[in-house]
Amino acid sequence: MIEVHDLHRHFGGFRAVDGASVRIETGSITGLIGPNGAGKSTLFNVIAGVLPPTSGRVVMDGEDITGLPPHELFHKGLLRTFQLAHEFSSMTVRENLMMVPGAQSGETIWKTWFQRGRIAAEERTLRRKADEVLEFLTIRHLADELAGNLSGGQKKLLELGRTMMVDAKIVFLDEVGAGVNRTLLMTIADAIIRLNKERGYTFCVIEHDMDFIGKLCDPVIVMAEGKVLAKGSAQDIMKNEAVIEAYLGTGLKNKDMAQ
Ligand SMILES: Nc1ncnc2c1ncn2[C@@H]1O[C@H](COP(=O)(O)OP(=O)(O)OP(=O)(O)O)[C@@H](O)[C@H]1O
Repeated sequence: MIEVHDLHRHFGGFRAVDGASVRIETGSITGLIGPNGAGKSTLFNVIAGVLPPTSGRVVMDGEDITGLPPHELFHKGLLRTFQLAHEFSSMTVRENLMMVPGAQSGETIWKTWFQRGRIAAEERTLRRKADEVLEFLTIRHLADELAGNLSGGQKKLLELGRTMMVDAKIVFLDEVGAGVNRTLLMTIADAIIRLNKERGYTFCVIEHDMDFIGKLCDPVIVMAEGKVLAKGSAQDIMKNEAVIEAYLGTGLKNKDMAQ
C-alpha cells in the first residue's frame, strides 16, 4: 500500500500539489483523474522519486520512501513507466525487454568475465522471459521488430512489458491512452486487468478517457488545483457535483465526463 500524507510540491510560488493525501491500496487498480494542470503528473513524479516533494510524506507498506531516487524505488518494486528512451528505438522489441535493469542477475563484469557459459545461460533465461512477456501481452509477433517502428499503443504495451521483466509490485502509468487507437487501448486495459488479477500487480493510472477509467479502475481519485477533490467508484465520481464543477469550462468535461 502507498500512503501519501499532506504532500506539497511547489514550483516557485506556484502550488502544483497543494496538500494532497491519497492511499493506493495493494491489489487495486486506482485511477487518478482531474482537469489539465490539476497536479496529477507532479504527484506521480514525487511518489516515483522523479521530483523531490516540498513537504509531506510517502509511505510504502509502512516504510517511509519520501524522496528516494527512482532506482531505489525500482528495487522495491515501485515503477513508473516512461516513454521509451530515444536510444532504444533502434533496438528490437525483445532486446528492449532483455535490457531492463535488474532483470539480469547483477553479477559484476569481472566475475562474469570468467563465466561465459553462465552469461550464455543467463541470456537464454532472459530471452525466454522476454518471450513469455510478449506472449502475455499478445505481441509475440513483434519480437524482432525495431521498437522505433511500433505504433503508440504497441509502445505502451512494450512499456508495460518492461515492468514485467522485474518483480514489479506497484506500477504507475501516466496517460496510457494518449494517441492510442480504441482496439489497442482495450488490449492494454485487458493486459492491466490480467496483471492485476493473475500476478497481483497494483496499478495507479492517470488517464483522461473515462471509458477506460470506468472499465479498469476502482477506486478513482479526482484531483483539482493540487488537491484531492473526491474518491469513489467511477460511477459515483461521474455523478459528483464538485467533480463536474471542476471539469466545467476545461472542455474536457464535455467530451470525457458527460457520457
Ligand atoms: N517543472 C515545472 N515547473 C513549473 N511548473 C510546473 C512544472 N511541472 C508542472 N508545473 C505546473 O504544475 C501544474 C500541474 O502540472 P501537472 O503536469 O502535474 O498537471 P496534470 O494534472 O498532470 O495535467 P495534465 O492532465 O495536463 O497532464 C501545471 O500548472 C504545470 O504548468
